[in-house]
Amino acid sequence: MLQVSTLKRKKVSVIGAGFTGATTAFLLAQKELADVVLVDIPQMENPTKGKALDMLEASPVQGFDANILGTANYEDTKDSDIVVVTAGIARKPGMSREDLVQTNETIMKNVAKEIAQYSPDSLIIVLSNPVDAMTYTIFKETGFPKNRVIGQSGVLDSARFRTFVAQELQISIKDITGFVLGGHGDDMVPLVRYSYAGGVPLEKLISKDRLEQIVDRTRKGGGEIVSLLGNGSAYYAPAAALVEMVEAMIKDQKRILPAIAYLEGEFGYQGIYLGVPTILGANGIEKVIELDLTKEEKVALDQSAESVRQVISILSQN
Ligand SMILES: NC(=O)C1=CN([C@@H]2O[C@H](COP(=O)(O)OP(=O)(O)OC[C@H]3O[C@@H](n4cnc5c(N)ncnc54)[C@H](O)[C@@H]3O)[C@@H](O)[C@H]2O)C=CC1
Ligand SMILES: O=C([O-])CC(=O)C(=O)O
Repeated sequence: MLQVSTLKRKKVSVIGAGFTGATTAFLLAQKELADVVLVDIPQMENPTKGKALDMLEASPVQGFDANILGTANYEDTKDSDIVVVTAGIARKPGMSREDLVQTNETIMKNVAKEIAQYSPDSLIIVLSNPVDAMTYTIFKETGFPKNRVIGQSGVLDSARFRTFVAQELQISIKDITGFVLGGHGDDMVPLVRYSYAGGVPLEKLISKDRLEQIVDRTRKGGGEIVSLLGNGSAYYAPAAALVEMVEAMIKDQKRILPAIAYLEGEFGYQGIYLGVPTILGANGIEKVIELDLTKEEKVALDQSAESVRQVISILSQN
């Protein structure tokens, strides 16, 4: 008889099997980070099963060992190690992320209930927009500790910034680091002073004017893709960002990555979720790293925090 190891693989559930959710599921499986459960609403059960099966049928060709299950039944998510929330509507040209708040808040409440019931010990990463406020909703509705409820914005926003810098300098993306703080809106704060190419501060390599243009393009990066796609928003880079965060937690890498964290005094903010530098490991957000900011940077971060606070203030639970 064949002896099979009883060592269990990690389990990641991805809620929402649309563009971002399906792409995330496929990347997670390809990287063999976990078995993946892809969940959508009952009306989408068959397409969700179809997507999962289609991905699984790529595994012999690509040589990855990971199961991918499509379902509309939250019981299948039971005891997930990590739950990634991508459920909800996405914006179309002419809309802001805030236009999604009412619909997605209702969806978040349902999703939170299911996560709390079936995976009470899980780490949660929220993508659904407006993401700072939706992360807050999931935090309040699950009652999970703050280190276990995390939002994704900064990895994506920094990736956009780094892409534009690499294009500008015509050098490898691998040597460029960048940090974007604040809310995931057009007033986010790309921290040029903390961004480098091969260890050299960007300010020494790119003119002030060009850097300002890159910062502006980064702030509007989501909208640029929305205008080009015409019928939805970005999903390849957002999925890649989610997978980097999941990997940091599953492998307990203690990565320093920007994430949306619940702040209780850090950076001078109280009781809001905001994008800040964090250490991500097996316990989720293990630390918020406070940086020294110039007066100008702090004013910009204050403005971004105020925008997030305004969205949070219109949530039904306030
Ligand atoms: N934070 C970020 O950086 C980013 C956030 N987003 C946001 O992510 C969300 C998803 O975007 P896409 O995947 O492109 O949208 P999509 O429309 O392709 O997929 C969303 C899926 O969620 C499903 N859904 C709705 N209610 C559900 C529920 N209660 N349970 C399970 N599934 C449910 C829908 O049926 C749909 O299949 C949007 O709110 C979008 O704005 C997208 C990109 C980046
Ligand atoms: O722009 C959107 O609506 C989706 C998103 O958050 C992004 O791509 O940054």
